[in-house]
Amino acid sequence: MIVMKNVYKKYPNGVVAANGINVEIDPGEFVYVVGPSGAGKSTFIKMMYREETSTSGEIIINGVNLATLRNSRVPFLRRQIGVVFQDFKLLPKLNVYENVAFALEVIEESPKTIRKKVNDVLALVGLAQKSRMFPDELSGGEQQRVSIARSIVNSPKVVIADEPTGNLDPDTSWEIMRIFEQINARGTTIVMATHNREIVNTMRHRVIVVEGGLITRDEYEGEYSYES
Ligand SMILES: Nc1ncnc2c1ncn2[C@@H]1O[C@H](COP(=O)(O)OP(=O)(O)OP(=O)(O)O)[C@@H](O)[C@H]1O
Repeated sequence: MIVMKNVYKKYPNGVVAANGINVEIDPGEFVYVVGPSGAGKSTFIKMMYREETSTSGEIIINGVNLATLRNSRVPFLRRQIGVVFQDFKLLPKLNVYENVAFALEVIEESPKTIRKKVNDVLALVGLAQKSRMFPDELSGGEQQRVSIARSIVNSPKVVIADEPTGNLDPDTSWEIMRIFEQINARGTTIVMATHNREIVNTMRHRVIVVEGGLITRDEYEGEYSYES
């Protein structure tokens, strides 16, 4: 469960990117976050994984209040939340297997558990055959699959994605979306900021529209549209 109550965010330069956001997202939901450029979509989702802190208001993720969460506890929060970025953010010197295993090695899982979990998620994203390849040997779509595998290897309850298809061609974008649908079908909550109108209007889910730091519309099976 994700809860935001009266969330306000002012950046040090004076820009107000969240101006009183109230929202509840239930376990297992699939939510698109749409809106014009600069509307505050990235800020909205960055606050969910504490990449940015709110200036005021309450953000509660799976019972943890991010406002009072000490910095030293942030790594524990990140284990419960998978994050997928537009630009993949893979470690270039590690191969596919190692990029995914890294998330488990830092929490000192046993080598046997790591092998099993990494091989399972690589199979899920269709990369079992490419586990020894390096990021620069992969297509953009394959790199995004690695980053999705990495985001779910800890079995998080929530996966947050910031424009995950932003750097991909249309066919590859659909493939990536099908993987997100599969992950959601297993019960994982997905919160995804996107500019992809066709995807939002075809793979129907809840649509939250952010404009000027506010939620201006929130509809189940919603359409991609906003005022400005
Ligand atoms: N680190 C920052 N410091 C200062 N201002 C910022 C920072 N990050 C974002 N902003 C500002 O906050 C507002 C919202 O930005 P945000 O990135 O959340 O928008 P967005 O809806 O994700 O945009 P886009 O669709 O272009 O990615 C913008 O005016 C932006 O310039």
